[in-house]
Amino acid sequence: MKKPTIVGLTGSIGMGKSTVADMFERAGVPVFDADAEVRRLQGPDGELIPAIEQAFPGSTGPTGVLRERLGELVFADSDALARLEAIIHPVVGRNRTAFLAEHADKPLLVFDIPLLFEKGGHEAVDYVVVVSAPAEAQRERVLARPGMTPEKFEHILSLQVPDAEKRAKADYIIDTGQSLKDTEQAVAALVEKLILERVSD
Ligand SMILES: CC(C)(COP(=O)(O)OP(=O)(O)OC[C@H]1O[C@@H](n2cnc3c(N)ncnc32)[C@H](O)[C@@H]1O)[C@@H](O)C(=O)NCCC(=O)NCCS
Ligand SMILES: Nc1ncnc2c1ncn2[C@@H]1O[C@H](COP(=O)(O)OP(=O)(O)OP(=O)(O)O)[C@@H](O)[C@H]1O
Repeated sequence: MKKPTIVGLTGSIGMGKSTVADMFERAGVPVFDADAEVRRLQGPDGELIPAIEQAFPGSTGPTGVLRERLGELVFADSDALARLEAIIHPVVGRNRTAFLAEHADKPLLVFDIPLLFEKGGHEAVDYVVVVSAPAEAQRERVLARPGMTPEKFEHILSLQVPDAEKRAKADYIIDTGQSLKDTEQAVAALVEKLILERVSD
C-alpha cells in the first residue's frame, strides 16, 4: 500500500495556522494538531501533569496546567523552556506516530506543528506548508488576544524562526492576509494538487 503524503503545516504566532488546519480538515484531510495534543496532555488528568508539577512546582491546578503561569516561567528563561520541551515533545512525537499508523490508508495527512522548523521536524514530512500574512496583520491579530502585550509578543517572536526564513524554506505558502474565503479556496486547490500528484507519481 502506498504511504500517505505528509504535509507539515507551520507558521509563526498569529499567522492563522489553526484556522488553515481547520480548512484542511473540511477538505477531508486528517490533521494531527500538535498544540491540541499538548493541551490534552496538560489538561485536567493529563498524562504530563505530574512531571510538569514536579519540574515547575505550582504550575498546575485542578484544571491542569495553569498556562499563563507556566508561560511566565518558561518564556522568560530558555533553560526552563528546554526542560518543559523535554517533558512534552517525546510524548507528542509518540502520539504522532500512532496517528500515522491509524491513517496509513489515507492519501494525504497534515501534521500541524507550530515549531516545525525550530525543532527540526521538517525533514520528516514530504512537503512544508507555511501559513503567512503581512507582519501588520499578524501583530494586530495577536495583540487582540486577551492577556497579550507588545513585549510578550516581541519575545515570543524572538523565540521563533522569522517568517521570511520560513517562507524561503516552504514548499508552499498559504496566504492568510486575504479573505477567509480566498484562503479556503487556496487550501482546497493545494489538497487537490497534492492528491493528484501522488496518484501520478
Ligand atoms: C508554556 C505554555 C503552557 C503557554 O501556553 P499559552 O496557552 O499561554 O501559549 P501558547 O501555547 O498558545 O503559545 C503562544 C505562542 O508561543 C509559541 N510557543 C509555544 N511553545 C513554544 C516553544 N517551546 N518555543 C517557541 N515558541 C513557543 C506558540 O507557537 C505560540 O505561537 C505552552 O506554550 C507550552 O506548554 N509550551 C511548550 C510545549 C510546546 O513546545 N508547544 C508548542 C508546539 S508542540
Ligand atoms: N484569510 C485568513 N486566513 C486565516 N485566518 C484569518 C484570515 N483572515 C482573518 N483571519 C483570522 O486570524 C486569526 C488567526 O488565528 P489562528 O488561531 O488561526 O492563528 P495561529 O497561527 O494558529 O496562532 P498561534 O500560533 O498563536 O496559535 C483568526 O482569528 C482568523 O479568523
